[in-house]
Amino acid sequence: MGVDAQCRGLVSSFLQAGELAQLAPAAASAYFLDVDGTLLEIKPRPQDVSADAPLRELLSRLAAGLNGALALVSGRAVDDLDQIFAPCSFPSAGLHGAEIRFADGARSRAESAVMDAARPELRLFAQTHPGLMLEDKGATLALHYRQRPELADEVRAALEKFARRPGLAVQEGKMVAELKQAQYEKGTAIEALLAARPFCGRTPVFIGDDLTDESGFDFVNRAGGVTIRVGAVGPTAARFFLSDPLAVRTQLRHVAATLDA
Ligand SMILES: O=P(O)(O)OC[C@H]1O[C@H](O[C@H]2O[C@H](CO)[C@@H](O)[C@H](O)[C@H]2O)[C@H](O)[C@@H](O)[C@@H]1O
Repeated sequence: MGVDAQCRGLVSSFLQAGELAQLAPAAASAYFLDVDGTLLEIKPRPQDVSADAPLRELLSRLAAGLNGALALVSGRAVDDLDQIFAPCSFPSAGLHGAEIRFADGARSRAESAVMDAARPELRLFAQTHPGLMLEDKGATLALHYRQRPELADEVRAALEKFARRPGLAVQEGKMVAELKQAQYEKGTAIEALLAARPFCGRTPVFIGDDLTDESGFDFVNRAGGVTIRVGAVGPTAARFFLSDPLAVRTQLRHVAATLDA
């Protein structure tokens, strides 16, 4: 059995060439796009990532064709997304939903003070385990172990200690684990963006690649939208798969091409 058939067996299937443009036409859709692993290939370190000019141009063109209904939905902070996509700036949900910048520029932000108790200990933990990297994003604290994969369990244990406190949780990702406030998820962030202009009244599409994206898939499925998981075939709430960020870009180019027609 081919990979495609196996996927169909799991309910999800690979999107065919140009299929996204048919499933989610620009005139009626709102596009929500995860960043790392979806729009951009995974790199050794978070700071190695930047959006190339063709991608920025594609997203800008799409955003215009969608009447502005295109948002980034990321685990990164919104300010970080702005740097990665500069000079472009899109409506964005950052920190797994803990902060949102709406299309009109209004912002909601989570308190960073909630991480104050954990910050010094996790900083020391990273300093005393060479190769680990603490990414302090203010309202969340991420410990990256890509250079020391054998420390995954220790990293999780260090975070779990703080996640026992009410309202906190550990978010797992690709060679990273992160302390965050449990109430914030990508699904609730997409819901908030979709309720506001220019997204409201449109059918949502969400493309993501990681565990943090599953709440987004759940919400978008409930809203009758299109959900796509990028990368390895496996258990997911998404209805479709794409192989990698290049395949995502190819699908988005097809959507952009329909804007010329
Ligand atoms: O929700 P996303 O936009 O996918 O962001 C998830 C995390 O992405 C970044 O970390 C990941 O990408 C890095 C660069 O490719 C990679 O080095 C790291 O191992 C990955 O976990 C970012 O640093 C995190 O803050 C995001 O939560």
